[in-house]
Amino acid sequence: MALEEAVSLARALPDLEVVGETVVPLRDPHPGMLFGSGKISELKELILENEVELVLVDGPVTPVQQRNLEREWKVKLLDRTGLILEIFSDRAATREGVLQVEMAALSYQRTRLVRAWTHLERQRGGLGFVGGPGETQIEADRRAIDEQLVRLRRQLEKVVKTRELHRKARAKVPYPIVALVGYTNAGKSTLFNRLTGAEVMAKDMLFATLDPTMRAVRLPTGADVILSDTVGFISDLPTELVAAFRATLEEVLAADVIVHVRDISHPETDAQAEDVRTILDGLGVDEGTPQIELWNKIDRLSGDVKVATEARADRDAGIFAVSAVTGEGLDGFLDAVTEALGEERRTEALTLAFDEGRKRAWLFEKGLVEDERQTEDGYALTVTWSARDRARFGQL
Ligand SMILES: Nc1nc2c(ncn2[C@@H]2O[C@H](COP(=O)(O)OP(=O)(O)OP(=O)(O)O)[C@@H](O)[C@H]2O)c(=O)[nH]1
Repeated sequence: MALEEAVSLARALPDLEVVGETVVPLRDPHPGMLFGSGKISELKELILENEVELVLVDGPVTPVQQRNLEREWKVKLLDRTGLILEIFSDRAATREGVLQVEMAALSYQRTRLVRAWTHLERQRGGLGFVGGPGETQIEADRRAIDEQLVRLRRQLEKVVKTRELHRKARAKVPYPIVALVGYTNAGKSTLFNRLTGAEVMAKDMLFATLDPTMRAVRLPTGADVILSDTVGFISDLPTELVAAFRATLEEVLAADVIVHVRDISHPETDAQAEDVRTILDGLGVDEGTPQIELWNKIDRLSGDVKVATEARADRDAGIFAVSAVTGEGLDGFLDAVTEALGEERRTEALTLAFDEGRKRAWLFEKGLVEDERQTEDGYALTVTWSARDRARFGQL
C-alpha cells in the first residue's frame, strides 16, 4: 500500500515515466550507502537495463547517502520530502502557495547542510577544525538561506494580509461556502467538476489541486453556494511541509459546510479519514460547522460489499454513499447540503431546565423561538431552526 501511494506520488510529476518499483526491507540502514552492497549492485543492473535517470526513495535519505548513491548509480536521487517538494512547486498556483513551497524547500536544504556538516566533523574525529574551509562555506550557505527565509516570510505576511482582505470581501457575498476536503485522489476535483461543470482538471494523479479553487454555483436544488476545492491530504506528510500544506487549507475555516470526500474503495479508507479529522481539528474548525461525509467511488465496490456499504451510510444522517463518476447518490447529498445551509427549517419542541439560561438566551438572540411556556421542569419552547442552528445549539 505504501509503495502504491509512493508510485502515485511519482506519477503526479509530469514528464516522469515510472519504469520499476520495488520494496527493500531495511533492518539496519547503512550509514554511508543506505543499502547493503548486494542490493546496490542488484539495483544498479536494473538501473542500467532500464536507462533510469531518477531514483525515488520513499523514506529519509541523508545527504551523504544521497551523494554516494547518485555517484554509484549515476542517477539523480530524491527522498520522500524532496519528491513532495518537487510536486508542490510544480503545482503551486497562487502567490502564497509558491512562497510557502519556496520556504519549505529552503528549510529542507538548510537542515541538510547542517547534517552534512555534522557528518564531516565526525569524519575528522572531532579534531575541532574551527575555521576550516568546509565550515566557512557551510556557515555562509546557511546565512544566505536564513536571509532568504526572512525575505520570503515577509512577503508571505503581505500575501496573507491581502488574502484576509479578500476573505472579508467575500464574507459580504450572500452565498454560503461549501468546502471539499479529503485525501488525495479521493475524487474532490471530479466532484467539483461534476457540480460546477468546470473544465476537466481531474487527472489520475495526486495533487491535481494545490491551491483552493473557488467557484460560485447554483446547486440543482436551487441554492447558490461557493464551492471550494482544496489540496488533498497525503499520509506521513514530512513535518517540514506541514505549514505549506496548512496554508492551502485556511479556506476551510471560512466554510459554512465542510464536505469530507473519502475514497471508500481504498483499503485504508478508515485510517485516511482519521488523519483528515485530526488535521481539521488542528486547524481550529468551528465545532458548529456542519460536516458531511461522502463515501465516494461506490461504483468501484462489488455487489455485496456495495449493498452493505450503502446500508451503513444510510444509517447515518451525515453520510452519503456516492459516485462522482456515475452520479449515483448525489441527489441525497445535495439535499443534505441545502439542509445544512439552513435553507430548510424545521419546527421542533424543546425543553430547557431553569439553569440553562444561556442556551435560552442564545435561542432568543438568534430569533429562533416561536413560542415559550414555563412548566414545572423548566421552559417548554417551540423553535424553528436549521440543521446548522441545531448543531450550534448542541455545542453550547
Ligand atoms: N470509479 C470512480 N473513480 C473516481 C470517482 N471519483 C473520482 N474518481 C477517480 O479518482 C481519481 C482521482 O480523482 P480526483 O478528483 O482527481 O481526486 P482529488 O481528490 O481531487 O485528488 P487531489 O487533487 O490529488 O487531492 C481520478 O482518476 C478520478 O477519475 C468515482 O466516484 N468512481
